[in-house]
Amino acid sequence: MRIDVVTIFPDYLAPLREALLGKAIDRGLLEVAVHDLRGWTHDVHKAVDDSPYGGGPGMVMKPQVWGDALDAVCASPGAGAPQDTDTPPRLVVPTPSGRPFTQAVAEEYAEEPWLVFACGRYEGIDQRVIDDAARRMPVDEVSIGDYVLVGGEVAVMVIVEAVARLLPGVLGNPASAKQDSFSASLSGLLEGPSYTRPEVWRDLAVPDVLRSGNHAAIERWRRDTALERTFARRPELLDDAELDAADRAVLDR
Ligand SMILES: Nc1ccccc1-c1cnco1
Repeated sequence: MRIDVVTIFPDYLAPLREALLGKAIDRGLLEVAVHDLRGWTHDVHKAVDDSPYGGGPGMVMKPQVWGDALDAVCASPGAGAPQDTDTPPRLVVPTPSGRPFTQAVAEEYAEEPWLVFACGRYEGIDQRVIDDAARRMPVDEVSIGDYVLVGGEVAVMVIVEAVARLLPGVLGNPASAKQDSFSASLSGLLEGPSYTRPEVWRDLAVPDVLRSGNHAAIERWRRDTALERTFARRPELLDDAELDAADRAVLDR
């Protein structure tokens, strides 16, 4: 997978090259290029924003600068295009007004050969940048949650980590992704509690069933605790979960 990120704070994305993702890049499983939006400014002040039409607080990012940047970065075939394909990238624009970024969206993105992320700051990017880009590539405006950040860079880090860990070969043990919260094999439920050695710590003991060696009982306990935790913390996730009679009996307890 090829990932391009356009931002006015390129150094903000430096952690993408650390740890698991850094290893994935070193192993060629992932290619990441970060571009400074100011490289496409033409004035001495390298202005990237201006006052909003209609008045109001804050600044809006200029369409000309973003237009030139995306023309260059999203050119296919072009420097960034993977395998020099003429298929355009999917443009992902983090914004508080976007559709929710979920594990299902992460799995969708993990199938894409090329993602370009546009990091908006201030009050966002002039809407015509999105509308113009949508004329030649798929564009997705996504939100990572109902809170307001200063810019899209942190959201890009979240999205890239959630997507990259799904790529074949990135996780040491691919089975671990199968048991994640929200994963299909867990019916979209939250994961239950986890434990490791010692058996007793500060007079708190590991549940006996986890040391029983009875795998059927352990699987049932994990499902039950996932159901109980989901019911307590995110009951709306139960609406879409495929529950059997045993599951419903747990919830009716
Ligand atoms: N608040 C923001 C400001 C700028 C760019 C993205 C966001 C965002 C993305 N998901 C939630 O918020």
